[in-house]
Amino acid sequence: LSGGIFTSIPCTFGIQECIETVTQKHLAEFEFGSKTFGTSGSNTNNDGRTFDNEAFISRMVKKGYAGPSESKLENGNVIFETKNPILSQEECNYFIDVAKDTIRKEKEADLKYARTVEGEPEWKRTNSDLGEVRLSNLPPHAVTKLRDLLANELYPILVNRFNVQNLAVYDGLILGNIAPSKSQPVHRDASLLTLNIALSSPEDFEGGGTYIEGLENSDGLPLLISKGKALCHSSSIMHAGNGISNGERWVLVLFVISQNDVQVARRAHAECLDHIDKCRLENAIAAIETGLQDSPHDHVLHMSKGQVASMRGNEQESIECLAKAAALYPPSHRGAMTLGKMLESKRRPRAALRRFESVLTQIQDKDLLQQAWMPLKATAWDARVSAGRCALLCAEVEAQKNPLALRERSWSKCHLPAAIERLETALMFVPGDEYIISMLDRAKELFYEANTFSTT
Ligand SMILES: O=C(O)CCC(=O)C(=O)O
Ligand SMILES: [Fe+2]
Repeated sequence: LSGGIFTSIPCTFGIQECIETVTQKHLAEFEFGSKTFGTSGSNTNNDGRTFDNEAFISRMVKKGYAGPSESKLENGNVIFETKNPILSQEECNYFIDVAKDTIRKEKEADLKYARTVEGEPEWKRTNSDLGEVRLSNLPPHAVTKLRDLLANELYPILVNRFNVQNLAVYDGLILGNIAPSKSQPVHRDASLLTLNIALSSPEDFEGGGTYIEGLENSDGLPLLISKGKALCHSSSIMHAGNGISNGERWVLVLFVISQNDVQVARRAHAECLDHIDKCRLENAIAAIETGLQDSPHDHVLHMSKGQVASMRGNEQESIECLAKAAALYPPSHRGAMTLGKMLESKRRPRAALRRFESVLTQIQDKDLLQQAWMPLKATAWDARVSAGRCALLCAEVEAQKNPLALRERSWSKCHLPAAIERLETALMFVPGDEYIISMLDRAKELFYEANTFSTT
């Protein structure tokens, strides 16, 4: 027997343990969900209605970009929008009113609770503080209405579009944004499929909509759908609710799982994050390996693997994991940006510059559109400044090597114009910023030197 077998035992054990844990969680969620919201199996819709492609607008992300659930679904990379409203105006208003009422009651209950405990109450953010209510906390009449809606309309749509069976909502939210509200971070939902029904009309607010990362043939702007219509998609497509600057925006979001799919990769990732939080790095690695067995190309797992490697001081491994994550999923710039900063801190400005440039190539100046998604603007700004700074560092090194310009400063001549342009663009967003202005001045100086004193 080789030692390798012995050393692999603890990890294998960790993987089995992790699979057992996530399977238990899945069973519990499905049981709760089917009891509360029914299943697609209990469909009462017998009117023989069929759905055809004409009933939906389809948009998509590139194949392979829709996360671990993509391979378990038909049309896993497609985002469907119903052409007709699923809910009438009255039904939308009914759900908004029920949500407002439940939020108000939850707030009152929190306050009563805070008064009954001794000393300072511990500050804890509940759903009602956030302007959202969990569907399982709605009053019985609203849950019954949701059950009927699911049985008659929503489960059949999902079964038809994604060809998956034994579905159950395990929970969801009615989410209220009152201006001004911030955008959500780009995320995956924990479910297999997500339904997002607009309860407000786009006229009720400014901004808003659902941002889908990496949407094909799009201008990069969030999707705005009219009151009562629904979006449905694989929950592992990266997305986010966009903040609003005026008015009120309410959405009904339903998280749907299937009895047939434990979703090992995404559940193992949740376990991993929990282990990282508690500094149990060995367990975090076992959870990542569990996830990667199920979904070897999941960029989110590779990002976390890089994070754990970095926490354990394995910088080279961390860089490799981040590079892999960035290559697997270019629409998210997190991997490439983190990698760029890591390379810069290791005094490798040229390698770092290539990473920042790859981000800017992806973004294609879409951040400069006025309505652009704010986090994209922020990333692009960071990438321009970082790219400018790295180019400047490289030019300084070249200038030190050739102080008297005995040889041509060809790198500076070639790359400084782009750096200057990037810094000037970044400066437009923060006029007068001294840090950027000083970098710009120096870049211009070096470019002038490179052209003036050069021997050719
Ligand atoms: O606000 C939206 O449209 C998206 C909400 C969402 O993604 C969520 O709550 O998980
Ligand atoms: Fe979401």
